[in-house]
Amino acid sequence: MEDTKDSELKRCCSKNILIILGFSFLIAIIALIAVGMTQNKPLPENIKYGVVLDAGSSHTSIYIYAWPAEKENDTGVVRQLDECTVKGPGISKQAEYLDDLEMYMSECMEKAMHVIPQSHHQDTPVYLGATAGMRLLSAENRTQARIIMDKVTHTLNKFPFDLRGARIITGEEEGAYGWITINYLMGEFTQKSSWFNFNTDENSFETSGALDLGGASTQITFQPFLNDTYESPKNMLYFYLYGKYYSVYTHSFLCYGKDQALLQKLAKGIQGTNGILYDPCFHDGYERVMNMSDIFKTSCTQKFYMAYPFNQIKIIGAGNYDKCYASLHELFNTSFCFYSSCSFNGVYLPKLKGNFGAFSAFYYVLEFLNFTSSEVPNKDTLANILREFCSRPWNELKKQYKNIKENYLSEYCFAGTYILTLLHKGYHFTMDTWNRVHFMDKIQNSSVGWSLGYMLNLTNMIPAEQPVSRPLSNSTYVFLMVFFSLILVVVVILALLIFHKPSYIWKDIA
Ligand SMILES: O=c1[nH]cnc2c1ncn2[C@@H]1O[C@H](COP(=O)(O)OP(=O)(O)O)[C@@H](O)[C@H]1O
Ligand SMILES: [Ca+2]
Repeated sequence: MEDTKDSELKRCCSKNILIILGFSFLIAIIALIAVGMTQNKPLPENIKYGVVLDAGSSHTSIYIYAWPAEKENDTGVVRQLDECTVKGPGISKQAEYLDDLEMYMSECMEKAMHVIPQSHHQDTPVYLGATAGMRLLSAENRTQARIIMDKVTHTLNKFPFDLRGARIITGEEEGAYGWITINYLMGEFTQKSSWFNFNTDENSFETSGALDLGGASTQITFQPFLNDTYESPKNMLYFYLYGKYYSVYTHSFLCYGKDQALLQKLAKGIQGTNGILYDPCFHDGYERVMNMSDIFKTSCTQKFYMAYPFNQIKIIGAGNYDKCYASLHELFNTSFCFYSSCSFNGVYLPKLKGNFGAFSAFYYVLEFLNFTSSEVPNKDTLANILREFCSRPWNELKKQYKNIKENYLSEYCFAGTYILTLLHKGYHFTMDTWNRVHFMDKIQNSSVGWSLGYMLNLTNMIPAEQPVSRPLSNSTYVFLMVFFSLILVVVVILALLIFHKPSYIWKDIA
């Protein structure tokens, strides 16, 4: 009797202990989850900002970037927050309006001041890079170029940011930083080698090439086959990024941006005329009068200069794609090459390798022509689009595209044909390789261009070595904490059950 009472008391006790323990563990788990969710939130991110002004030949654009300070050496973390196009022409055309530079810059710089929190203004680096327009001016009139750059620096210093320099970048830098931007945004620099692909095949880490078309220059940059890296050392750049070596080919063709190429074409076309030029690259019914001084003031057209008895020319459109293509073909001299292969004008070009991202005017023009969304984006498709587009009368086009700037609209036939000629005759993209060119404007909301790569380099955000991997993320931490707590609870309950059960069993057996 005593024994039965005793064992019932024990059973009742162990049941209560189990209930109390189970309840306590349940509360503990809820508390852990609550603490994990509320207290273990990551510290408020320390965001850094940077501003780059791309002072192009046709206009200036301002890009505002942001990135978490603690992740700055990772790839792909810098994001473009905003951008702003400065109203007016490029800075190389501002020589007569130097006193207006502050007004010229102010709208976009004020936007940057608004987008970046005031507490960060003083430590936000600002860089200005001027490209081919200033390169040309510098070659033509060094003093004037210096005056403009000094004035630009003086103007930018009036804003509350940390101006780290305004300078004219070289064509090689422009090409290289465009290549860095594309590959950074696509995460190519940190592609891991997989266990089954543990070889030294040079194609296993393929980066994308970069094709940039501006108004005054155009750049081609890519990682060629290893054997092709020795022929022309002046075209080679060597990088050590995230623990890997890259040998990159680049060339910048000054005067082959689309605006200077048009001037070259006109300067050549005028030869032997009486001042009236019937031009197949402009639409039927289109007319434009140009000053000869505007055509010949750039050094790009000097090779076609002659004394003319007229100081203006009249361009009369004669829309015809095939004739336009033939006239542009003449701008690319492919008759001599002292290397194993050349693009044009005797410039070395290794065998094309991998995919290419084509941006800036490559994209603007082909986007307008609806080629970027074409299902069969090859050379023949583009030729057919252009054949149809160039033959359309100017009046009809103007009515259809009321919202497009007349200057751009009138030049899309020329520009599209120029792009096709440059890729085909200039860089030798064939039917087979054409589909490796991808026309792009943005990758994950960041504009593709040299400016991001320029900032990454100047802020030392691309390390030579692969950054060490980070500890657990917040969500993984919470998950693991709850998971292991649950295992612990199950183990303790099981242990209690096993620890208590034998006492009845032993008793029953006895
Ligand atoms: O919406 C557009 N449609 C057509 N062309 C455009 C548009 N926006 C910009 N462009 C052209 O893109 C080119 C940009 O050149 P940029 O000013 O960057 O010169 P750069 O890189 O040679 O210094 C210019 O030829 C400009 O006219
Ligand atoms: Ca540009």
